[in-house]
Amino acid sequence: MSNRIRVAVLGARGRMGSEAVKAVEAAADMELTAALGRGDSLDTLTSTDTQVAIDLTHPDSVLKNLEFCVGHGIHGVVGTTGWSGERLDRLRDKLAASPGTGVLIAPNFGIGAVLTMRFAQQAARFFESVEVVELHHPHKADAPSGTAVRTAQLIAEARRSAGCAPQPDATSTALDGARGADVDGVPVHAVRLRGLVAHQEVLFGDEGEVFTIRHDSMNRGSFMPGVLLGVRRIISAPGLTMGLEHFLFDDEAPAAPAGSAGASGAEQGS
Ligand SMILES: NC(=O)C1=CN([C@@H]2O[C@H](COP(=O)(O)OP(=O)(O)OC[C@H]3O[C@@H](n4cnc5c(N)ncnc54)[C@H](OP(=O)(O)O)[C@@H]3O)[C@@H](O)[C@H]2O)C=CC1
Ligand SMILES: O=C(O)C1=N[C@H](C(=O)O)C[C@H](O)C1
Repeated sequence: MSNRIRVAVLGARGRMGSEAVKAVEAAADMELTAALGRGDSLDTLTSTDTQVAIDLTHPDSVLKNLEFCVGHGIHGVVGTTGWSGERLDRLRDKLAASPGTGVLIAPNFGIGAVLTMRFAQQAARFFESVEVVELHHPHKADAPSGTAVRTAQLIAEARRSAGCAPQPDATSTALDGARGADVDGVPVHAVRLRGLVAHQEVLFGDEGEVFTIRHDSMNRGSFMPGVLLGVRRIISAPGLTMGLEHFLFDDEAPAAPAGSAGASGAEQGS
């Protein structure tokens, strides 16, 4: 009996899913059990005894996929973005009924992107102004990107904790969209351009200086080490984990308080 992790990919024929199929097939400690596309039956996951499903589909598909997985005790490693609070709550409810099952939702599996979010969080309280610009290929369904939304949320949380004043902005008249999306008081701008893959800049400003953090994903293979890390860790991480950093920075990840299972298992990250 092989002790390899039995892994399926949902969205297997997509830009990310096809990369994930290759990565799982190349991993010595994993066995690809299923490569499913739109319309394929999720029952294949149970008939192949899948342990972990990687979801790289679409905002309109991911919750139904996960409700099936969690309902059958199949762990999820989710890259699909476009999440809302209401949909996260539905996922938490499903996890409540399956206490041994883990789901990781990572808006970005790129190590550099995770570090960008961490560095932005650390820098946030030192600057009067901050805005986020994300830049992607023109096939992307959601805007702003999940990474940019999470980056802005982490920045806003850090600024709140530090007691920072609202950002200066004298705008009194603007065309719709001119100041970007407002994510907890942080403007987020989305560029869609042929020739791009996935890129983000965080711009901090104060008197006499601008501090910019930039990350560029040049191809989708760059996300795969993070995807495989998620697969290897999720089996021993019950409940909902938000963000790959909880598996990357073990020394800093909040311990799962005993018996603090939220719905089902401790939830890490907001
Ligand atoms: N976390 C991360 O690091 C990253 C996350 N992403 C996210 O991953 C998602 C996919 O991105 P990308 O690969 O570019 O998108 P693509 O459109 O290239 O791929 C999505 C694939 O999923 C398929 N699909 C849709 N619904 C289902 C379903 N219910 N079951 C199975 N397959 C389904 C689509 O089929 P069809 O072609 O028929 O529509 C398509 O083949 C997006 O949400 C994106 O934001 C992307 C890059 C990195
Ligand atoms: O759609 C993409 O391509 C990407 N989506 C993710 C997001 O929405 O943050 C991650 C990365 O930016 C690529």
